[in-house]
Amino acid sequence: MGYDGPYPVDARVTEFLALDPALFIDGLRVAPGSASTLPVFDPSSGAQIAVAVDASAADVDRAVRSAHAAFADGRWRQLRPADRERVLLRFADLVTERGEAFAQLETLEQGKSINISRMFEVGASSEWMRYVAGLTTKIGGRTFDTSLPGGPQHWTTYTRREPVGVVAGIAPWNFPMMIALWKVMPALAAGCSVVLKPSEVTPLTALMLAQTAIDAGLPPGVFNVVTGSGAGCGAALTEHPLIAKITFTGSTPTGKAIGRTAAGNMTRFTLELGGKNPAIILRDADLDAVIPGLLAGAFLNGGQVCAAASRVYVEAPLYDALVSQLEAAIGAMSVGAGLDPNAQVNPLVSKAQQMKVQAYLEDARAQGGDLLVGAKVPDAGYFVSPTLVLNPAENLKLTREEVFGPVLGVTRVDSAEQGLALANDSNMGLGASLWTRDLKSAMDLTPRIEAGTVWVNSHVFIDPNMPFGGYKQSGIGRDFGVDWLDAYTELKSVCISH
Ligand SMILES: NC(=O)C1=CN([C@@H]2O[C@H](COP(=O)(O)OP(=O)(O)OC[C@H]3O[C@@H](n4cnc5c(N)ncnc54)[C@H](O)[C@@H]3O)[C@@H](O)[C@H]2O)C=CC1
Ligand SMILES: O=C(O)/C=C/C=C(\O)C(=O)O
Repeated sequence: MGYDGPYPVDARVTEFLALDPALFIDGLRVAPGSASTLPVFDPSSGAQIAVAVDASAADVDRAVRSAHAAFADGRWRQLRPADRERVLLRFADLVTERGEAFAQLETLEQGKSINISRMFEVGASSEWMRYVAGLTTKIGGRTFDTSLPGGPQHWTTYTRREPVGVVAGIAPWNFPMMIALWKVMPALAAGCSVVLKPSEVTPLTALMLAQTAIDAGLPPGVFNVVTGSGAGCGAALTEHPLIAKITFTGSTPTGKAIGRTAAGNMTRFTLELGGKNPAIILRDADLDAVIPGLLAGAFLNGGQVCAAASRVYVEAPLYDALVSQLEAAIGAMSVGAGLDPNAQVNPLVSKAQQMKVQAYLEDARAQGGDLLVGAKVPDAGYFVSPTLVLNPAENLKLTREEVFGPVLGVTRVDSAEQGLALANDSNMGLGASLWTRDLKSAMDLTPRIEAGTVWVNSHVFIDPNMPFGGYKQSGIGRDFGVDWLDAYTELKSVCISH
């Protein structure tokens, strides 16, 4: 197995692809009990490049027990916070040092531009890692007074934050490495142990990350990786009675299934789910900012971004200019494999995702939709042309459902109020953007937009210090920010009578 395409790849990537399929348990790559495997494809050609383990419930049990043993004996959680922080910072440094190998491996399994892999999966991720590492030394409760008999002079009362236990991290395929780190890092910073399950479509970088954590000094058993299907390996992991907390990013239906499982075991959970993210363009908006903002907001990573702009509501005076400038821009995009640094349109992650996106476009065409199709894409590989859908009907599937592809609906509206009403007419509420030069409009409208993040004059920017998560069916809980570790700790009240 390996990559046999036209672009040169790092020797570390070639060696990694040639390894026998394995899980990562107790600090080592280990052979699975399961004989079942899953193929990994290069989305730019459809060629198979690797084989991954499809872990059985017994394999998952072995990984969870390893994590549980590591938690129980305190080899990680009982280290001084400053020592945990040092290991996590070293982990971030090694991710940076090995960045080119990570970036190429990510592009090979996911299809995205090597520029995006370098910038997000490696560059942004390592900044996230350092941010979370810094939280390790900030964990703490607070003292408080009570009105118990005798008053505060007879009682000392305070809270402590204690690591919740073994965390199951379930990651998706759109930013396999970055989102895996969003699962693993806060758990480790809080003193928890982790079992990570990457998507079966993109299982490779997670295994490389686990080895890198060991090389950075993380004790064995604290960070384990199981690969495999959602229905088998993923379900076995989330159902496991030794899992104390689940952190999941992915589709809303799978998030709901995980929530139901978690409720059965009273397992804590955080869900970051799908989006159907609107961009409201007011008549006074600066089109020179709107066009590049929407191109990035809608087409970054082929639109496979949970917060991607997917529904534009533009006030009538700007509609024609906006559509013609977007059409010109998507028509001029260069197309190619992710490893070609000049290609702006890259394949989607899988044949299944390509077919799913094409089905949304076929449905729109069949309903009489007006589609403007951008740069022509090759037949080989999992490409879809960037596409604008003009004034899509409100009941079209692509208006209501998360498409996760390079598709942007653009609707002309008569007023900001109409744009706002249409923007909020969704069962999801992850992100939204508002484009205006008028401060008063921005201040009036932002509180009325039903989304976990509202960008004004930008879209899709995220930062480790900015809490991120969804309203409505876009999730439960928040990632990032100074309070991020709260979701990985139990809050204990201590009440001392003296
Ligand atoms: N919000 C986001 O960031 C993402 C949204 N999606 C959306 O989901 C659609 C389908 O993509 P999928 O990969 O099928 O998403 P998914 O939500 O089913 O998969 C995400 C992760 O969950 C795991 N999983 C699936 N079923 C599970 C179960 N019963 N128990 C535990 N883990 C389970 C998968 O193996 C994968 O690791 C996409 O077309 C896209 O619309 C996909 C990836 C990321
Ligand atoms: O906005 C970005 O840069 C990336 C966001 C990715 C997610 O949160 C996601 O798709 O889950």
